[in-house]
Amino acid sequence: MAVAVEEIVRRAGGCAVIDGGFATQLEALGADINDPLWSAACLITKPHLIKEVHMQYLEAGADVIISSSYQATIPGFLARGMLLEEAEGLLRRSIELALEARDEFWKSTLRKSKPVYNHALVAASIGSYGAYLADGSEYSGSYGEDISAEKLKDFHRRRLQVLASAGPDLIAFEAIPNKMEAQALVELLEEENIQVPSWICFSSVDGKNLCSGESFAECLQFLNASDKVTIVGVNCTPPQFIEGIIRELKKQTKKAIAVYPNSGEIWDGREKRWLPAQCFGHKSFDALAKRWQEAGASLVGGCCRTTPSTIRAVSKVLKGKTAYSATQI
Ligand code: MET
Ligand SMILES: [Zn+2]
Repeated sequence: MAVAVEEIVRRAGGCAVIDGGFATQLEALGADINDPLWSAACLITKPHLIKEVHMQYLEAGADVIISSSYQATIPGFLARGMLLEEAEGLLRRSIELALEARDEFWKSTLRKSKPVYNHALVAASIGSYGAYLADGSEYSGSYGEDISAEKLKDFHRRRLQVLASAGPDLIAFEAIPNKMEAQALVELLEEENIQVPSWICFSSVDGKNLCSGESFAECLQFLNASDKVTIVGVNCTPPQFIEGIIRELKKQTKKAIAVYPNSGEIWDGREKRWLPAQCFGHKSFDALAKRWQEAGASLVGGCCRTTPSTIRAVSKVLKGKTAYSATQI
């Protein structure tokens, strides 16, 4: 594990807390994210809300916050009539907003007599090619016949360079739906010699395989071969699948494992609304989080439809007494 990650996991008492749904909370604060850029539209229109969401997750106990760049892409911004410099400036801004929130929050906790938080890490979010296409392939992993690993690398290259040079502690590749993209990302990290440690998280709709139907074992072969990938895991996947996936990942890798599932609700794209969670059982999200830690996850948080109150409960259950008496870094 990279030193900063190892340190935050240790200081959190063995399992660090990742934040919750970023876009979800942005929407709760009144932002309109019904946009091809999704939550990243706020980088243009409402950057103060982005910072506010980061603050709320820090306050809830997140040890790692994820930037607003998930669906921020250079072609996406260019399609809005922006210049290349402006597009790259907004990518950098997404990292700066998270760093500013982290630093301001940290200063404010130091002023209190009993510091109760850890100095959080900032992860630069990078969504999949499918998230950019916004055509459903984000959750099917089907990019069509014409796509190749080289094309995927070219899509990701410049954004990765710009985000990595903006000063994040980590790069977070989120909800990667297929093997070709995982392989392209690992190759790109090596080719560009990215020095910021990365995590690559997959998404799954059946709890057994990636969204594409390919196995975790196939993907882990590439990931294990690269020292640039520090953490592997799964996000934006229903909570009831997570324990089984952790056990599978444990068999396939020695890397640290991150899990941050969605709430289990299902997005109905046609009706544009969330449907209730299926077979969630009697367990609450935080009770499940404890089991994920016991199954071997080193970082646990939430994705879509989870909120600061989810993260507050997770932080409490995972860090127990240490949550509110953690030592300073
Ligand atoms: C579709 S997964 C989205 C992940 C992103 N970090 C968010 O919470 O907005
Ligand atoms: Zn999500």
